[in-house]
Amino acid sequence: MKILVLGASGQLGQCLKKVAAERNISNISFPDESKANILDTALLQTLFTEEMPTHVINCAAYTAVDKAEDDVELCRKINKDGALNIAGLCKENKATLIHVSTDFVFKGDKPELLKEDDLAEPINIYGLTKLEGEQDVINNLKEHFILRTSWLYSEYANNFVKTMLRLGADRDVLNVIADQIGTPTYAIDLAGAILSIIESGQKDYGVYHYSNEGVTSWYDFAVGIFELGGTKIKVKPISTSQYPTKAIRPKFSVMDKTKIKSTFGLEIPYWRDSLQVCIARLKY
Ligand SMILES: NC(=O)C1=CN([C@@H]2O[C@H](COP(=O)(O)OP(=O)(O)OC[C@H]3O[C@@H](n4cnc5c(N)ncnc54)[C@H](OP(=O)(O)O)[C@@H]3O)[C@@H](O)[C@H]2O)C=CC1
Ligand SMILES: Cc1cn([C@H]2C[C@H](O)[C@@H](COP(=O)(O)OP(=O)(O)O[C@H]3O[C@@H](C)C(=O)[C@@H](O)[C@H]3O)O2)c(=O)[nH]c1=O
Repeated sequence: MKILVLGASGQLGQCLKKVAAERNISNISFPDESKANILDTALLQTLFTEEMPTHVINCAAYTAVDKAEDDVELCRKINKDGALNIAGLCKENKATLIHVSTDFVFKGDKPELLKEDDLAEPINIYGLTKLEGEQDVINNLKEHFILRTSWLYSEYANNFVKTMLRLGADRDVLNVIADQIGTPTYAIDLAGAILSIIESGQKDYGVYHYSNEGVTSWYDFAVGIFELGGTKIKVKPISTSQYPTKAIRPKFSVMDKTKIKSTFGLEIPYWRDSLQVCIARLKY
């Protein structure tokens, strides 16, 4: 087994590096973008020839949700064309692809748990291009695991937890949207699940949902961040209409994780327990 991680410098890439080291997994490589630009197929082919991966984890993506609305071409290149390039190379080189996607492929207009086969109807450019990338992977490579996740955070890169702690440090009051419901995911937990899926050797290819357990709003998530972080601040619950953004976001995007748990025997931590772990690591 040889694992190649693409998008290694991003949040999930860095979490994979940490978890792989903790588990003593050494047959894994983390090339930076200069050696692994997913838009450069010649460069990627050289990398595949050098590394001869049996498994490729694609963490590379365009993730700036609001910016994507004005930057459609680049966002689509990275999230769709990049995924297609990787799927093609995996096919040629007989590698299995673990491709990471998002709850934002869903419209999220119903308060119902989202299953893998539910209709995906994205309501923003980021979600649309991620769905296009999923479809290109499915149509071009049988040996794929597509893992949709939501609200990723960790001690690495930019994310909601770090933004809240930064803003909370010099404000008395913070307004946070309370009518968008979902589930946060500690990217360290997701990295562990990805490596467990690879190590399981299971070949039940397809789409899977993975987030932490439980349900919350961005408001309650923020309150939890400040409680666990020991920050004294007033968090005010506001509605989506009181916080205008370029991109529309789903109102309800809680995913059903029955399939991934039963297929791979995974135990998934509750979101607040994982948040506590992350905040403790951020402090020390
Ligand atoms: N963050 C979140 O809340 C969520 C993320 N996801 C998905 O999870 C995955 C991982 O996300 P996350 O780690 O948080 O995202 P990050 O934005 O932290 O990481 C993405 C990485 O991809 C890199 N990248 C961009 N373009 C290319 C390219 N052409 N070639 C190689 N690398 C490139 C970025 O580099 P640079 O920074 O230099 O542009 C960045 O390092 C993505 O597929 C994302 O869609 C799903 C749900 C929630
Ligand atoms: C900073 C801030 C955000 N918000 C709201 C805006 C938004 O609805 C929500 C989260 O904002 P962010 O911009 O941090 O997160 P956002 O970019 O919407 O997060 C999404 O990223 C992509 C990549 C995904 O795939 C999704 O699963 C999801 O994690 O919080 C507030 O209400 N108050 C604030 O002070």
